[in-house]
Order: sequence, then C-alpha cells, then structure tokens
Amino acid sequence: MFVLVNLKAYPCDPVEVATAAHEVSESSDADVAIAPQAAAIETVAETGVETWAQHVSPNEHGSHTGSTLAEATAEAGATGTLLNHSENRLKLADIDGSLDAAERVDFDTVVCANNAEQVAAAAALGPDAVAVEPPELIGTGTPVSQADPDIVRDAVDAAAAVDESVDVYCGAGISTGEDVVAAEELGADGVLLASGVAKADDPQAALEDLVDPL
Ligand SMILES: O=C[C@H](O)COP(=O)(O)O
Repeated sequence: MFVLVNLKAYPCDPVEVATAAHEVSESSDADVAIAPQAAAIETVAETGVETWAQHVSPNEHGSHTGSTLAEATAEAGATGTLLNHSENRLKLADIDGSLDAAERVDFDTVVCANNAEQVAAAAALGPDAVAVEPPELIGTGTPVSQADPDIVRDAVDAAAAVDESVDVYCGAGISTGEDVVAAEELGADGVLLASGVAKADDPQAALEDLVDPL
C-alpha cells in the first residue's frame, strides 16, 4: 500500500514527520511519502523520504509571480504531486495543464476527486492515480471506509472503466492501521491522509500504527 501523508498547512515539524516516515517506510511493507509545504520540500527530501508537492502550476519558467513550478519542486527534491485537492480545487483545463507540467519533470501524479463521477473524469486525464475523498469527512477521524464504503468501491470501478492502469487511493478520516486495511479490502491501492499524522502528538507512533497490520 502507498501511504501519502499530506501535511497541508498544519503547524507540525515537517522534518520530524519526514524522518519518522522514512524509518517506517524502510521497516515495513508500506511505501510512505510526505507532501509538505512547498518551502519545506528540500529539507523533507533530504531525510530520504519520498517527497511530494501539494500542487504544481501549469506554468513553465517565465513571468508567473506566485506560481509553484513543477521544475522548482523537482529541483528541491520532490518526485510527485497532488493535484485538485479538495482544499485547492482547480478548473479542468488547469488539472490537465498541471499534469503536463508534472510530466515535464517525470513526476508521479495523484488527482483528487469527491466522488465516482469526478474520479472517472480525473482518470480520463491520465494521472498515475486518483484519490477519492468525500470533503465532509476530511479531518473528522471517521474514515470513508466506515462512513460510506460504496464511495470507495464505486471509485475503484469508475477508474477501472476509464483506464485500468490508473491506481485508486482513498482518503478522509484515515488515522489507524485498521482504516488502511479497510481501504485495501475495498480495492484501494493506497491512502491519502493528513491530520492523523500531522496533528498527532507522536507522529512516529501514528505512522507505525498505520502500517502495522500491512
Ligand atoms: O489530503 C488529505 C486529506 O484531505 C485527508 O485529510 P484527513 O486525513 O485529515 O482527513
């Protein structure tokens, strides 16, 4: 299972979380990656953990003030990017443009979506993976696998109907190893989570718990 931990804009120590994630990734069957704030990509990548951007712009080098370029995040050490997170929704054309930008630097890509219909549309754009996350469950601690498992099943079917090579992750409310196993049993290839680790008193223990049953 792929475990992508999005640190969002939480006031955690990204290097502490990344160091723990690297150790847990090395000593378990899970692949754990961290998506920190763009300004922390370099220090997070230096820990050796797989490092992702939370977003990249469709823009290339040029007069684009405020843009987070795929090239800049790649130079800092990122190897993948989230796109269209529920907290940073994009227009369809911008998702497509950002996927092109990610392709320029050979990034892995995950396009987020609220439901099976959006998963199908996102899968049609050719990312490596889509992540289904019901926005109302984000940050609640109630996993989608428990609240409405059909959301995950339907997302898996919707992505496969469009492109079987696109992986499906699920997210929102995931904080325990039991939640990760439930996601796997519903057909997900990975999980996307944030608060269960970024807001934990002991991020290393939270990460160990997440991968323990795998
Ligand atoms: O990017 C992560 C998701 O929005 C899930 O967040 P959460 O684990 O805090 O529910």
